[in-house]
Amino acid sequence: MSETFAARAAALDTADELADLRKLFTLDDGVYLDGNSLGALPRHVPARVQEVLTREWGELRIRSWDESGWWTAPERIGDRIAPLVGAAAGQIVVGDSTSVNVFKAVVAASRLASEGRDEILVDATTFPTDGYIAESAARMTGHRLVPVAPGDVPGAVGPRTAVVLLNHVDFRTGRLHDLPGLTATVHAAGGLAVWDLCHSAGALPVGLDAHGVDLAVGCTYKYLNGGPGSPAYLYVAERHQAAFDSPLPGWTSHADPFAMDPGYAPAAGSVRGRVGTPDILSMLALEAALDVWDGVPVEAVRAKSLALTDFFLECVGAYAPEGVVVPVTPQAHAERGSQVSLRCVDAEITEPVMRALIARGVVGDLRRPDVLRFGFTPLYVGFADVERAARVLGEVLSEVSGRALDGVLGEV
Ligand SMILES: Cc1ncc(COP(=O)(O)O)c(C=O)c1O
Ligand SMILES: Nc1c(O)cccc1C(=O)C[C@H](N)C(=O)O
Repeated sequence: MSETFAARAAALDTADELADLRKLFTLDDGVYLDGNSLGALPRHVPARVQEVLTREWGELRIRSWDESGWWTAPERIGDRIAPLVGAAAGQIVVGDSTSVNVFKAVVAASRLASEGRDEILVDATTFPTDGYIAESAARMTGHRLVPVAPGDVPGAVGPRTAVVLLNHVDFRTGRLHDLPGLTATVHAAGGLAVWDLCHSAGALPVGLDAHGVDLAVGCTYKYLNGGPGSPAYLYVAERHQAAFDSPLPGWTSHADPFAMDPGYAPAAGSVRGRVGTPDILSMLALEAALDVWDGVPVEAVRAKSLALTDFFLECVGAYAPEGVVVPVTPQAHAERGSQVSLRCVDAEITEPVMRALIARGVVGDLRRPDVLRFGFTPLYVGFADVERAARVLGEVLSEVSGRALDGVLGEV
Protein backbone atom coordinates (compact mmCIF):
# COMPACT_ATOMS: atom_id res chain seq x y z
CA MET A 1 0.00 0.00 0.00
CA SER A 2 2.68 2.51 0.98
CA GLU A 3 4.54 1.85 -2.33
CA THR A 4 1.41 2.85 -4.24
CA PHE A 5 0.93 6.06 -2.28
CA ALA A 6 4.66 6.86 -2.42
CA ALA A 7 4.65 6.38 -6.20
CA ARG A 8 1.61 8.61 -6.58
CA ALA A 9 3.24 11.24 -4.38
CA ALA A 10 6.37 11.17 -6.52
CA ALA A 11 4.31 11.63 -9.69
CA LEU A 12 2.34 14.48 -8.15
CA ASP A 13 5.55 16.19 -7.03
CA THR A 14 7.03 15.87 -10.51
CA ALA A 15 3.96 17.50 -12.05
CA ASP A 16 3.77 20.24 -9.38
CA GLU A 17 4.44 23.66 -10.94
CA LEU A 18 4.99 25.22 -7.52
CA ALA A 19 7.50 22.59 -6.34
CA ASP A 20 10.57 24.80 -6.89
CA LEU A 21 9.28 27.43 -4.47
CA ARG A 22 10.26 25.19 -1.56
CA LYS A 23 13.90 26.07 -2.24
CA LEU A 24 13.10 29.64 -1.23
CA PHE A 25 12.48 28.54 2.38
CA THR A 26 14.65 27.42 5.28
CA LEU A 27 13.39 23.95 6.18
CA ASP A 28 14.91 20.78 7.57
CA ASP A 29 14.35 17.18 6.54
CA GLY A 30 11.17 16.88 8.61
CA VAL A 31 7.63 17.61 7.43
CA TYR A 32 6.39 21.03 8.50
CA LEU A 33 2.60 21.10 8.72
CA ASP A 34 2.25 24.05 11.09
CA GLY A 35 2.42 26.91 8.62
CA ASN A 36 -1.17 27.70 9.59
CA SER A 37 0.25 28.83 12.94
CA LEU A 38 3.74 30.10 12.03
CA GLY A 39 4.91 30.12 8.43
CA ALA A 40 8.46 29.04 7.56
CA LEU A 41 11.31 31.50 7.04
CA PRO A 42 12.03 32.58 3.46
CA ARG A 43 15.81 32.20 3.03
CA HIS A 44 16.53 35.74 1.90
CA VAL A 45 14.83 37.46 4.84
CA PRO A 46 17.75 37.35 7.35
CA ALA A 47 20.06 39.21 4.94
CA ARG A 48 17.41 41.87 4.39
CA VAL A 49 16.83 42.28 8.13
CA GLN A 50 20.60 42.50 8.62
CA GLU A 51 20.70 45.29 6.04
CA VAL A 52 17.86 47.14 7.77
CA LEU A 53 19.74 46.88 11.07
CA THR A 54 23.23 47.79 9.92
CA ARG A 55 22.62 50.24 7.09
CA GLU A 56 19.15 51.73 7.62
CA TRP A 57 19.15 51.90 11.40
CA GLY A 58 22.91 51.68 12.13
CA GLU A 59 24.12 54.22 9.56
CA LEU A 60 21.19 56.29 8.33
CA ARG A 61 19.39 56.37 11.68
CA ILE A 62 16.57 58.98 11.70
CA ARG A 63 17.00 59.67 7.96
CA SER A 64 15.60 56.22 7.22
CA TRP A 65 12.06 57.32 7.97
CA ASP A 66 12.23 59.13 4.62
CA GLU A 67 15.25 57.81 2.75
CA SER A 68 14.58 54.13 3.42
CA GLY A 69 10.82 54.43 3.06
CA TRP A 70 10.07 53.52 6.65
CA TRP A 71 7.28 56.04 7.11
CA THR A 72 5.19 54.81 4.20
CA ALA A 73 5.85 51.09 4.81
CA PRO A 74 2.37 50.34 6.26
CA GLU A 75 0.55 51.38 3.07
CA ARG A 76 3.27 50.13 0.73
CA ILE A 77 3.19 46.65 2.26
CA GLY A 78 -0.61 46.76 2.38
CA ASP A 79 -0.51 47.18 -1.38
CA ARG A 80 1.73 44.08 -1.65
CA ILE A 81 -0.84 42.03 0.30
CA ALA A 82 -3.81 43.48 -1.62
CA PRO A 83 -3.61 41.27 -4.74
CA LEU A 84 -3.34 38.16 -2.56
CA VAL A 85 -6.74 38.90 -1.02
CA GLY A 86 -8.39 40.37 -4.10
CA ALA A 87 -8.21 44.04 -3.15
CA ALA A 88 -7.27 46.96 -5.36
CA ALA A 89 -4.44 49.15 -4.09
CA GLY A 90 -5.04 51.80 -1.44
CA GLN A 91 -7.36 49.86 0.86
CA ILE A 92 -5.02 47.88 3.13
CA VAL A 93 -2.76 49.18 5.84
CA VAL A 94 -0.32 46.98 7.77
CA GLY A 95 0.30 47.37 11.48
CA ASP A 96 -0.66 46.27 14.99
CA SER A 97 -1.89 42.78 15.84
CA THR A 98 -4.98 41.12 14.42
CA SER A 99 -6.66 41.64 17.78
CA VAL A 100 -6.13 45.41 17.62
CA ASN A 101 -7.37 45.48 14.04
CA VAL A 102 -10.49 43.51 15.01
CA PHE A 103 -11.17 46.26 17.53
CA LYS A 104 -10.70 49.03 14.99
CA ALA A 105 -12.81 47.22 12.40
CA VAL A 106 -15.73 46.29 14.65
CA VAL A 107 -16.02 49.69 16.32
CA ALA A 108 -15.56 51.57 13.06
CA ALA A 109 -18.12 49.32 11.32
CA SER A 110 -20.63 49.94 14.10
CA ARG A 111 -20.10 53.68 13.57
CA LEU A 112 -20.65 53.24 9.82
CA ALA A 113 -23.86 51.25 10.32
CA SER A 114 -27.21 52.92 9.94
CA GLU A 115 -28.80 54.63 12.92
CA GLY A 116 -30.89 52.43 15.18
CA ARG A 117 -29.09 49.19 14.45
CA ASP A 118 -27.95 47.90 17.81
CA GLU A 119 -26.63 44.36 17.33
CA ILE A 120 -23.15 43.04 16.64
CA LEU A 121 -23.20 39.43 15.52
CA VAL A 122 -20.03 37.46 16.15
CA ASP A 123 -18.99 34.03 14.95
CA ALA A 124 -19.74 31.78 17.93
CA THR A 125 -17.03 29.34 16.82
CA THR A 126 -14.42 32.05 16.41
CA PHE A 127 -10.80 32.17 17.43
CA PRO A 128 -11.25 33.51 20.96
CA THR A 129 -9.58 36.89 20.54
CA ASP A 130 -12.22 38.02 18.03
CA GLY A 131 -15.00 37.06 20.45
CA TYR A 132 -13.36 38.79 23.41
CA ILE A 133 -12.81 41.96 21.47
CA ALA A 134 -16.25 41.99 19.87
CA GLU A 135 -17.74 41.66 23.35
CA SER A 136 -15.74 44.62 24.64
CA ALA A 137 -16.49 46.66 21.51
CA ALA A 138 -20.21 45.94 21.92
CA ARG A 139 -20.09 47.00 25.57
CA MET A 140 -18.28 50.23 24.69
CA THR A 141 -20.55 51.17 21.81
CA GLY A 142 -23.80 50.16 23.52
CA HIS A 143 -24.57 47.31 21.13
CA ARG A 144 -25.97 43.91 22.02
CA LEU A 145 -23.54 41.08 21.22
CA VAL A 146 -25.12 38.09 19.50
CA PRO A 147 -22.91 35.00 19.13
CA VAL A 148 -24.03 32.97 16.13
CA ALA A 149 -22.56 30.05 14.16
CA PRO A 150 -21.71 31.19 10.61
CA GLY A 151 -24.22 28.76 9.11
CA ASP A 152 -26.98 30.36 11.20
CA VAL A 153 -26.23 33.93 10.10
CA PRO A 154 -29.03 34.01 7.47
CA GLY A 155 -31.63 33.35 10.18
CA ALA A 156 -30.04 35.71 12.69
CA VAL A 157 -29.59 38.93 10.70
CA GLY A 158 -32.37 41.48 10.56
CA PRO A 159 -33.29 45.13 10.98
CA ARG A 160 -31.26 45.39 14.21
CA THR A 161 -28.03 44.05 12.68
CA ALA A 162 -25.25 46.62 12.57
CA VAL A 163 -22.14 44.47 12.07
CA VAL A 164 -21.36 40.79 11.52
CA LEU A 165 -17.82 39.59 12.34
CA LEU A 166 -16.93 36.24 10.80
CA ASN A 167 -13.90 34.01 10.22
CA HIS A 168 -13.21 32.99 6.65
CA VAL A 169 -11.65 29.69 7.77
CA ASP A 170 -12.31 28.18 11.20
CA PHE A 171 -9.01 27.82 13.08
CA ARG A 172 -10.07 24.58 14.77
CA THR A 173 -11.86 22.61 12.06
CA GLY A 174 -10.38 24.13 8.90
CA ARG A 175 -13.91 24.76 7.59
CA LEU A 176 -14.09 27.45 4.89
CA HIS A 177 -17.12 29.68 5.26
CA ASP A 178 -19.05 31.11 2.34
CA LEU A 179 -17.66 34.65 2.22
CA PRO A 180 -19.52 35.74 -0.94
CA GLY A 181 -22.86 34.29 0.18
CA LEU A 182 -22.69 35.46 3.80
CA THR A 183 -21.51 38.94 2.82
CA ALA A 184 -24.50 39.21 0.47
CA THR A 185 -26.82 37.97 3.23
CA VAL A 186 -25.51 40.56 5.69
CA HIS A 187 -25.87 43.32 3.08
CA ALA A 188 -29.41 42.24 2.20
CA ALA A 189 -30.29 42.72 5.88
CA GLY A 190 -28.67 46.18 5.85
CA GLY A 191 -25.59 45.33 7.96
CA LEU A 192 -21.84 45.47 7.40
CA ALA A 193 -19.66 42.38 7.02
CA VAL A 194 -16.25 42.21 8.71
CA TRP A 195 -14.09 39.18 7.90
CA ASP A 196 -11.07 37.71 9.72
CA LEU A 197 -8.78 36.29 7.03
CA CYS A 198 -6.04 34.87 9.30
CA HIS A 199 -6.48 31.33 8.01
CA SER A 200 -7.29 32.07 4.38
CA ALA A 201 -4.98 34.85 3.18
CA GLY A 202 -2.15 33.27 1.21
CA ALA A 203 -3.91 29.91 1.05
CA LEU A 204 -6.88 30.62 -1.21
CA PRO A 205 -8.47 33.43 -3.23
CA VAL A 206 -10.50 35.76 -1.00
CA GLY A 207 -11.97 38.27 -3.45
CA LEU A 208 -12.54 41.14 -1.01
CA ASP A 209 -13.45 43.70 -3.67
CA ALA A 210 -15.34 41.29 -5.92
CA HIS A 211 -17.61 40.18 -3.09
CA GLY A 212 -18.18 43.64 -1.63
CA VAL A 213 -16.67 42.95 1.81
CA ASP A 214 -16.86 46.04 4.00
CA LEU A 215 -13.88 45.61 6.32
CA ALA A 216 -11.41 42.79 6.92
CA VAL A 217 -8.43 41.97 9.10
CA GLY A 218 -5.79 39.27 9.02
CA CYS A 219 -2.42 38.23 10.33
CA THR A 220 0.73 37.80 8.25
CA TYR A 221 2.64 35.14 10.18
CA LYS A 222 0.74 32.12 8.84
CA TYR A 223 0.46 31.57 5.08
CA LEU A 224 2.15 34.92 4.36
CA ASN A 225 5.30 33.82 6.25
CA GLY A 226 5.99 37.23 7.80
CA GLY A 227 7.60 35.82 10.96
CA PRO A 228 6.63 35.54 14.61
CA GLY A 229 4.54 38.52 15.64
CA SER A 230 4.72 40.13 12.20
CA PRO A 231 2.18 42.95 11.91
CA ALA A 232 -1.41 42.32 10.88
CA TYR A 233 -3.47 44.32 8.39
CA LEU A 234 -6.75 46.17 8.07
CA TYR A 235 -8.81 46.43 4.88
CA VAL A 236 -11.38 49.21 4.61
CA ALA A 237 -13.27 49.15 1.30
CA GLU A 238 -12.73 52.36 -0.62
CA ARG A 239 -16.43 53.29 -0.44
CA HIS A 240 -16.19 53.40 3.39
CA GLN A 241 -12.87 55.21 3.73
CA ALA A 242 -14.19 58.77 3.87
CA ALA A 243 -16.56 57.90 6.73
CA PHE A 244 -14.19 55.46 8.52
CA ASP A 245 -14.00 56.77 12.09
CA SER A 246 -11.19 54.95 13.89
CA PRO A 247 -11.61 54.22 17.60
CA LEU A 248 -7.80 54.47 17.88
CA PRO A 249 -6.99 57.71 16.07
CA GLY A 250 -3.28 57.79 16.77
CA TRP A 251 -1.03 60.52 15.50
CA THR A 252 0.26 58.55 12.50
CA SER A 253 -3.28 58.45 11.11
CA HIS A 254 -3.49 62.25 11.20
CA ALA A 255 -3.73 64.17 7.93
CA ASP A 256 -0.59 66.10 8.91
CA PRO A 257 1.13 64.18 11.69
CA PHE A 258 4.16 66.44 11.98
CA ALA A 259 2.00 69.51 12.47
CA MET A 260 1.54 68.08 15.98
CA ASP A 261 -1.84 69.70 15.99
CA PRO A 262 -3.83 69.24 19.22
CA GLY A 263 -6.97 68.75 17.09
CA TYR A 264 -7.43 65.47 15.24
CA ALA A 265 -7.98 65.53 11.48
CA PRO A 266 -7.93 62.09 9.86
CA ALA A 267 -5.77 61.33 6.85
CA ALA A 268 -7.50 60.19 3.69
CA GLY A 269 -7.40 56.60 2.45
CA SER A 270 -5.94 53.55 4.17
CA VAL A 271 -3.57 55.72 6.26
CA ARG A 272 -6.57 56.45 8.45
CA GLY A 273 -6.32 52.91 9.82
CA ARG A 274 -2.85 53.52 11.30
CA VAL A 275 -2.35 54.10 15.01
CA GLY A 276 1.19 54.69 16.30
CA THR A 277 4.77 54.33 15.08
CA PRO A 278 5.07 51.31 12.79
CA ASP A 279 7.12 48.35 14.07
CA ILE A 280 9.70 48.70 11.34
CA LEU A 281 11.87 45.63 11.93
CA SER A 282 8.93 43.20 11.79
CA MET A 283 7.31 45.14 9.02
CA LEU A 284 10.32 45.11 6.76
CA ALA A 285 10.91 41.41 7.44
CA LEU A 286 7.33 40.86 6.27
CA GLU A 287 7.89 43.00 3.20
CA ALA A 288 10.89 40.90 2.23
CA ALA A 289 9.00 37.67 2.95
CA LEU A 290 6.31 38.70 0.47
CA ASP A 291 8.88 38.46 -2.35
CA VAL A 292 8.24 34.71 -2.54
CA TRP A 293 4.84 35.56 -4.03
CA ASP A 294 6.26 37.31 -7.08
CA GLY A 295 4.62 35.67 -10.10
CA VAL A 296 2.71 33.13 -8.00
CA PRO A 297 -1.06 33.15 -8.65
CA VAL A 298 -3.20 32.48 -5.57
CA GLU A 299 -5.41 30.29 -7.78
CA ALA A 300 -2.48 27.92 -8.37
CA VAL A 301 -1.81 27.85 -4.64
CA ARG A 302 -5.44 26.99 -3.99
CA ALA A 303 -5.42 24.18 -6.57
CA LYS A 304 -2.32 22.66 -4.95
CA SER A 305 -3.71 23.15 -1.45
CA LEU A 306 -6.83 21.16 -2.33
CA ALA A 307 -4.76 18.43 -3.98
CA LEU A 308 -2.54 18.22 -0.87
CA THR A 309 -5.44 18.03 1.58
CA ASP A 310 -7.33 15.55 -0.65
CA PHE A 311 -4.25 13.34 -0.77
CA PHE A 312 -3.69 13.62 2.98
CA LEU A 313 -7.28 12.64 3.74
CA GLU A 314 -6.97 9.69 1.38
CA CYS A 315 -3.63 8.53 2.86
CA VAL A 316 -4.92 8.93 6.43
CA GLY A 317 -7.98 6.88 5.47
CA ALA A 318 -5.67 4.12 4.30
CA TYR A 319 -2.92 4.28 6.94
CA ALA A 320 -4.77 5.12 10.16
CA PRO A 321 -6.21 2.31 12.24
CA GLU A 322 -9.98 2.15 11.91
CA GLY A 323 -12.06 4.38 14.20
CA VAL A 324 -9.21 6.14 16.03
CA VAL A 325 -9.43 9.52 14.29
CA VAL A 326 -12.29 11.21 12.43
CA PRO A 327 -11.74 14.12 10.01
CA VAL A 328 -13.65 17.22 11.10
CA THR A 329 -12.53 19.23 8.07
CA PRO A 330 -15.20 19.06 5.39
CA GLN A 331 -14.65 16.84 2.33
CA ALA A 332 -16.31 19.38 0.02
CA HIS A 333 -13.72 21.65 -1.57
CA ALA A 334 -16.01 24.66 -1.24
CA GLU A 335 -15.97 24.16 2.53
CA ARG A 336 -12.29 23.38 3.09
CA GLY A 337 -9.45 25.75 3.95
CA SER A 338 -5.80 24.66 3.74
CA GLN A 339 -5.76 22.56 6.88
CA VAL A 340 -6.95 19.12 7.92
CA SER A 341 -8.16 18.59 11.47
CA LEU A 342 -8.61 15.11 12.84
CA ARG A 343 -10.60 14.48 15.99
CA CYS A 344 -9.23 11.77 18.25
CA VAL A 345 -12.12 9.57 19.30
CA ASP A 346 -10.26 9.06 22.59
CA ALA A 347 -9.28 12.63 23.58
CA GLU A 348 -6.64 11.26 25.96
CA ILE A 349 -4.38 10.24 23.09
CA THR A 350 -4.34 13.66 21.38
CA GLU A 351 -1.31 15.05 23.21
CA PRO A 352 0.80 11.85 23.15
CA VAL A 353 0.07 11.43 19.44
CA MET A 354 1.21 14.95 18.56
CA ARG A 355 4.29 14.60 20.79
CA ALA A 356 5.23 11.34 19.07
CA LEU A 357 4.65 12.84 15.61
CA ILE A 358 6.88 15.80 16.37
CA ALA A 359 9.57 13.46 17.76
CA ARG A 360 9.47 11.65 14.39
CA GLY A 361 9.82 14.83 12.37
CA VAL A 362 6.18 15.51 11.50
CA VAL A 363 5.20 18.86 12.97
CA GLY A 364 1.53 19.70 13.35
CA ASP A 365 -0.23 21.02 16.42
CA LEU A 366 -3.29 20.33 18.51
CA ARG A 367 -6.25 22.20 19.83
CA ARG A 368 -7.60 20.86 23.07
CA PRO A 369 -9.32 18.70 23.90
CA ASP A 370 -9.20 16.36 20.93
CA VAL A 371 -8.16 17.96 17.63
CA LEU A 372 -4.94 17.20 15.75
CA ARG A 373 -4.27 19.99 13.24
CA PHE A 374 -2.21 19.78 10.06
CA GLY A 375 -1.69 22.90 7.96
CA PHE A 376 -0.63 22.65 4.31
CA THR A 377 1.32 25.59 2.92
CA PRO A 378 1.48 24.92 -0.83
CA LEU A 379 4.57 27.10 -1.28
CA TYR A 380 6.75 24.59 0.59
CA VAL A 381 4.80 21.40 1.33
CA GLY A 382 4.97 18.60 -1.26
CA PHE A 383 3.08 15.39 -1.86
CA ALA A 384 5.90 13.15 -0.55
CA ASP A 385 5.65 15.16 2.69
CA VAL A 386 1.94 14.39 2.80
CA GLU A 387 2.44 10.65 2.27
CA ARG A 388 5.17 10.54 4.92
CA ALA A 389 3.11 12.51 7.44
CA ALA A 390 0.08 10.24 6.99
CA ARG A 391 2.24 7.10 7.18
CA VAL A 392 3.97 8.23 10.39
CA LEU A 393 0.59 9.28 11.79
CA GLY A 394 -0.77 5.80 11.05
CA GLU A 395 2.16 4.20 12.88
CA VAL A 396 1.87 6.53 15.86
CA LEU A 397 -1.90 6.09 16.12
CA SER A 398 -1.52 2.31 16.11
CA GLU A 399 1.10 2.46 18.83
CA VAL A 400 -0.51 5.09 21.03
CA SER A 401 -4.11 3.92 20.67
CA GLY A 402 -2.91 0.36 21.27
CA ARG A 403 -1.28 1.54 24.48
CA ALA A 404 -4.38 3.51 25.46
CA LEU A 405 -6.52 0.42 24.92
CA ASP A 406 -4.16 -1.65 27.07
CA GLY A 407 -4.45 1.01 29.76
CA VAL A 408 -8.24 0.83 29.75
CA LEU A 409 -8.20 -2.96 29.82
CA GLY A 410 -5.65 -2.85 32.63
CA GLU A 411 -8.03 -0.81 34.77
CA VAL A 412 -10.98 -3.16 34.33
C1 LIG B 1 -8.69 33.67 13.27
C2 LIG B 1 -7.66 34.32 14.13
N1 LIG B 1 -7.84 35.59 14.54
C3 LIG B 1 -6.93 36.20 15.33
C4 LIG B 1 -5.78 35.55 15.73
C5 LIG B 1 -4.84 36.19 16.70
O1 LIG B 1 -4.38 37.37 16.30
P1 LIG B 1 -3.22 38.20 16.99
O2 LIG B 1 -2.48 37.32 17.92
O3 LIG B 1 -2.38 38.60 15.79
O4 LIG B 1 -3.85 39.35 17.64
C6 LIG B 1 -5.52 34.24 15.29
C7 LIG B 1 -4.31 33.48 15.65
O5 LIG B 1 -3.49 33.81 16.44
C8 LIG B 1 -6.50 33.62 14.50
O6 LIG B 1 -6.33 32.36 14.09
N1 LIG C 1 -0.26 33.66 17.10
C1 LIG C 1 0.19 32.58 17.77
C2 LIG C 1 1.18 32.73 18.73
O1 LIG C 1 1.70 33.97 18.96
C3 LIG C 1 1.64 31.63 19.45
C4 LIG C 1 1.10 30.37 19.17
C5 LIG C 1 0.12 30.20 18.24
C6 LIG C 1 -0.34 31.31 17.56
C7 LIG C 1 -1.41 31.19 16.58
O2 LIG C 1 -1.36 31.81 15.58
C8 LIG C 1 -2.54 30.30 16.85
C9 LIG C 1 -3.41 30.25 15.67
N2 LIG C 1 -4.05 31.49 15.34
C10 LIG C 1 -4.47 29.17 15.70
O3 LIG C 1 -5.08 29.00 14.68
O4 LIG C 1 -4.66 28.50 16.66
